[in-house]
Order: sequence, then structure tokens, then C-alpha cells
Amino acid sequence: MNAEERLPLVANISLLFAEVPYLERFARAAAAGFTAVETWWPWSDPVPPPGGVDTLVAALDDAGLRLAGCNLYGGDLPAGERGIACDPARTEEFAANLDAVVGIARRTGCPVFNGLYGRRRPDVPVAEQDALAVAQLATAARRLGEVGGTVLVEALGRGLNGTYPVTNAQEAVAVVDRVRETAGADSAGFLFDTFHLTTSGDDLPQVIADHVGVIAHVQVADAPGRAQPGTGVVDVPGVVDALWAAGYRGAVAAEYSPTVPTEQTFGWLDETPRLAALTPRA
Ligand SMILES: O=C(O)C(=O)CO
Repeated sequence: MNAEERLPLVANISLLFAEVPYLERFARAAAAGFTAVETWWPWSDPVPPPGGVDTLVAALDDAGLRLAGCNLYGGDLPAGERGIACDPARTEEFAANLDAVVGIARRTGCPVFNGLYGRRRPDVPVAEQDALAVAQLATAARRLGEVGGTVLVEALGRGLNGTYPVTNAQEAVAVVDRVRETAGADSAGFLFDTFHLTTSGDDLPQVIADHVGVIAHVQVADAPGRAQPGTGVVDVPGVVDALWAAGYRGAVAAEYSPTVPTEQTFGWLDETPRLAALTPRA
């Protein structure tokens, strides 16, 4: 298969290469043969510490990697938070984070930014939370669109993420539609994640058939367990073929928690010729 017939492969360095400290994962990914990485928001605050973005850019440059995706600040992830877009108490954090994210987009050319919706607050009407999330994601879509970026909406597996309200493809695409309409721009898209969608009971080939036009990024992991493809029930090679056949031409990120050292988890790529091959450095 020619290089032009393959989809670009990306390593998610928040989950892959987690055997080593964060800044060492860039070199590991390059040594394994990746040419691009994506990351969850790398810092604990919405605004990077002084020099933080320089350090990120240097880590990418030193390893010869592109930044292919980045999450917006998601709140306190270890404590279970999953985004702040719908939370009226966090609008200043969202705005400050968005300024930083636009700066990262400018410096790195990163094309997609995952704007996690946020879990429900019990004390604020649902309609108010939804209106706020759509308005803030629309602002993100407009501002990122100006620098060549796209904001992503991700469904997270039902039952695994507390009161996170966007749990399947239909719900995520409905948010994308509202965000696009509000922004007056198409720089918002659906993040198709095989682990999360399977966990929520979605039929992946049907989701592709129904929604390929709004899929702006893909992440693969098996389910259950979120480990490397081949450890669960997801037919990752089949999904990648179906995406290609339906016309998807974006990136596919390996976003899983390896059950063995990361370098030993890439056997599934041999069964997935539609993805760019790894070319380890000598
Ligand atoms: O929190 C998660 O599980 C994610 O996939 C964030 O992008």
C-alpha cells in the first residue's frame, strides 16, 4: 500500500510510554517510529507555568515530532473531573486556557484540540450547563478556526466517568451540530474513540456510516479494559478500513494503557495496513 493510501498514525503520550516520565516519552515515541504525538493537557493548571510551552515545543523539536492533538484543560483528571466547559464556576479558567491553547496552536500547527464537556453539576439547571458548554466550545471553534485548528467533542464511556453527560456518538454529534451552528463555522468535529463508544454500546461500523462527515479525529484502544488492540472485542483493523472506505482521511491515535512495555504493544499494526507503518530510528 502506498504512503498516500495510509492514515497518519499518532501516539498518545499521556497513556503510551507511561513507563518513563512525561518529557522522556517524546524521544521514546520517536525511537519507536512515530512521527507525531498527541497529549492530554500536560499541566495541572489551565495556564501553563512560565516556560512550559517552550519546554513542550523543545521536546517535540528535539525528538523530531509533530503535535497532532492536544486536550484543552480538563480540570482535576485524577480526581475524576472531565472538562470544565459546562461549569458556570469555571468560565475564567476556560477563557484563560483557551488563550494558552490558541498560542500552542500557533506555535506548533497542532490541528485538533479536545474540549471535554465536563461532568454535570447537581446545583445548576441542565439547560444552563448545556447552553454554556455550547457557547464556550463555539468560542473555541471560532478562535481555533482562525489558526487552522478544530475543537473536538468526545463521548466518554457510560458508567466510567461519573455524571459526564455525553456518552455516545449521537449525543456527541448533536453537540458538534449545535457548536457549529453557534460558531457559524465548521471548525468543530466529533472525536471517534473506539474504547469509549464501545463501552457505551455504540455499533462502530454504524457510527462511521452515519457520522463520518463530522469525524475530525480518531483514537483507538480495545474494550473492555482500554488496553492495546487485540486484548478485547474491538476489531480495530476493521474499524480503520471502514473509516478509510467511508472517506475519513484524518489521523488515528493509539490511545491505550499498555498491559506490557509500550514497545511490545505494536503487533496490531501488522494487521492494520491502512495505518502508517512505524519506522524505528537506527
Ligand atoms: O478522560 C478520558 O478518558 C479521555 O479520553 C480524555 O481525552
